[in-house]
Amino acid sequence: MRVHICAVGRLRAGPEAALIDDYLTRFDRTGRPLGLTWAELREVEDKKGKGMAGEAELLLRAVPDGATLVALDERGKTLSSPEFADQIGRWRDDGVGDLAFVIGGADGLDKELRTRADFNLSFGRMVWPHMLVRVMLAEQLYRAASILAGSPYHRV
Ligand SMILES: C[S@@+](CC[C@H](N)C(=O)[O-])C[C@H]1O[C@@H](n2cnc3c(N)ncnc32)[C@H](O)[C@@H]1O
Repeated sequence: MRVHICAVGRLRAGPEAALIDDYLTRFDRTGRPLGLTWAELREVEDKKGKGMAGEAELLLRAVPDGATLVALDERGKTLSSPEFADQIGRWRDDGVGDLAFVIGGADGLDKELRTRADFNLSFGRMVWPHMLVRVMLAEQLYRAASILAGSPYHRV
């Protein structure tokens, strides 16, 4: 199963980018033997000023055809890290080829995209800045792969 992140906004080089790169590299290294591979992070930017609807259009174009779509949204479902790992494992075992996580911009994700998503994932009821959510998602992907691999990174 190939894992993708499609996100609004351009992340410049800096601490967040370094953290994301580190966690995704570790995710790929740990996940590959388990059938989980890191594909790519695709960034979109609405230059036509069409707002969330324009961003949603660009995000859906960035998501691979046929991918299982996970929308990151504070109104979504919260999971524990082991539950997230189990869910990743289930998608893989169900034969999902591409799993795409979508992160909105400053205004959030268009309702139509959130409704269309196969899963709405929440990192708690508070609203986090979208660049930080990229870091948190990258870390939770690495954590999920570690849990599935039975490695000691995640403490029960
Ligand atoms: C600044 S937030 C968007 C604004 C937020 N929707 C609002 O209404 O204030 C940017 C993006 O980060 C992600 N995000 C922020 N907080 C989150 C949370 N608690 N759980 C999951 N995703 C979150 C979502 O993808 C959101 O679209």
